[in-house]
Amino acid sequence: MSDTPDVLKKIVARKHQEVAERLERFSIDDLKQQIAQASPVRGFVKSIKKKLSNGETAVIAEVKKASPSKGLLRENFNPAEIAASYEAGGAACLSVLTDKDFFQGSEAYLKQARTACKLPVIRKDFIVDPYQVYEARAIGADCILLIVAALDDETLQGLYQLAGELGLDVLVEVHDADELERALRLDLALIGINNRDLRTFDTSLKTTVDLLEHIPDGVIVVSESGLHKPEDISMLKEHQVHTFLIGEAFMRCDDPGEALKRLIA
Ligand SMILES: O=C(O)c1ccccc1NCC(=O)[C@H](O)[C@H](O)COP(=O)(O)O
Repeated sequence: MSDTPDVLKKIVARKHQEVAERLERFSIDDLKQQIAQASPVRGFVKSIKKKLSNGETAVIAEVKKASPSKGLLRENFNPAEIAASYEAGGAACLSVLTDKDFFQGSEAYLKQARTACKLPVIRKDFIVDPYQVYEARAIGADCILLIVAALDDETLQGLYQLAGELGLDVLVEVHDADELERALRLDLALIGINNRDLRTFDTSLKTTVDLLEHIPDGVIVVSESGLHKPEDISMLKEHQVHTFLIGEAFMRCDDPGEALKRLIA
């Protein structure tokens, strides 16, 4: 963790504070009671596999109002409308930012987006504590993100296991070979390769290409960040990557679902 980018350190520190604040208002037992009433999970990995087995591109379409690297991405931000548009555009799954301080996200946005469609949803946040995993399941998420750079091995393993016990799928995210080696100690279904360098915020699709040779068959690779043009998608498809997590390119368009259709046509 000594090599963790500053922005990630800042976000992780805030997340620990957030958990402490939330625990004062709402206990894990309270969350467990909510989980008992929650609707069944929709199967995040299952939805991706269905697209892939039909020979289609699997897009995890992101609902993101703003980001640290780009600031405000979308003025007219209606998560329910965006979710319905993505479903109509052929998305496999949704990704909804729930972090407030850095991405202007919200748990309410996840609920609104999920209610407006039938797609499974990943809670896109910075999960560092079991409390947030219970919370994810309680607000209706079907999957969580675990960022290897933000976690030590023991915490990563514990959060991964807890997610499984709660029926959640997990997208484990890496950016380099060391993180990938740590991630592969888990029995993964999905691995996300983040093309964004969090030190510089630059994106390079070469990040995905360079790590591919180390990934065992059977693990679905999700290329994340910096995907904007049909040529980006076709280049990665030539390397047998067919699953993509895309936010900004869609958020900047009036009709995000149409933008999705055009990108993967
Ligand atoms: O997007 C950022 O600025 C950012 C900064 C710090 C940590 C994470 C960040 N992004 C999260 C993501 O993973 C992206 O939202 C996602 O991969 C979609 O990327 P894009 O298509 O480039 O919006």
